[in-house]
Amino acid sequence: QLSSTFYDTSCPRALATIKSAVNAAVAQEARMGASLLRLHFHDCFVQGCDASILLAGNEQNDGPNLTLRGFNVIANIKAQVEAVCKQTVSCADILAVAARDSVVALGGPSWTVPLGRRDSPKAASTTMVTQNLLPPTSSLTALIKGYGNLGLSPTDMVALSGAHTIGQAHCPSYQDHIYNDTNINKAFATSLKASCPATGGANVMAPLDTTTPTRFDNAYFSNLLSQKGLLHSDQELFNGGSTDNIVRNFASSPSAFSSAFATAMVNMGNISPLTGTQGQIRTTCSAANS
Ligand code: HEM
Ligand SMILES: [Ca+2]
Ligand SMILES: [Ca+2]
Repeated sequence: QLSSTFYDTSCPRALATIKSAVNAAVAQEARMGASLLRLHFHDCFVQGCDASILLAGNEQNDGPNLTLRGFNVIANIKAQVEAVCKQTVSCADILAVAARDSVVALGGPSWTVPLGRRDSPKAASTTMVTQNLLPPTSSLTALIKGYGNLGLSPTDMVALSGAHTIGQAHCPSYQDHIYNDTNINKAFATSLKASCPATGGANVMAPLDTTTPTRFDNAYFSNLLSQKGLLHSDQELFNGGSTDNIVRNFASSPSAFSSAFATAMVNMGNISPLTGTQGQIRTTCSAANS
């Protein structure tokens, strides 16, 4: 019911405006591409792709969302889009397009983004956030179930996890994995322990993809084959379970990963959108219209 031509007559400059702003932000800081991609994920998994994550306070203060960044970039894009078409393009659609443009800017695949999502006037509860955004300590079973609850297949789950080919994680997110798990490359664990202590380390960061942290490629999957996943939940995808063969396939075939990732991003972007007369088109992404 979403349509890739949704703004073709109502705001023909929308997509080009978003793309140039994303390109500028990523040129200034490559990691911003990762941060924008993660924003769309954290939006869609909680109450659907409705820009609920952008409402100031609310979901932003819940545990899994505390390290989100890029809100200022989205606000800037929205201001530019409002300047060309007043109250026409939703914040939820801006997130979906900015995620795609970020992946492309870092060398990843492109895809056509279905559009026409509208913005929620309300954020989700803390309970909803913690139920839908699983922690990095999650097991493969929990990951498959969590994605399945949102209509995403195990293949979608593994492909989407490939987003961890870019960006950074804080030490508390991978501490347990490097100190307590045994399914980790020993030299890799040792080198991470040099900066991430066994407790604390709140300000320490490491790249999710130790090989090419600012390149959207399939190196994440090759890393898993050599037990160099940074998060426990990453290494769960290749740990003798049902998704091992999907990881092997994505590690050996960049094109298999690219097409599965594009498909999975469209599937994720289709989670419970508001359409038609539901919701609203916010004028400012951080606040519901009064
Ligand atoms: C349920 C599976 C997932 C778990 C458990 C998970 C967990 C995490 C954690 C713990 C971090 C680091 C947070 C921090 O320490 O600051 C992170 C970062 C990131 N995640 Fe995920 N994630 C998952 C799925 C996804 C998906 C589906 C995407 C996108 C499609 C994604 C994209 C990212 C990106 C790009 C970053 C880096 C952000 C930055 O550098 O600003 N993740 N994830
Ligand atoms: Ca949402
Ligand atoms: Ca990479």
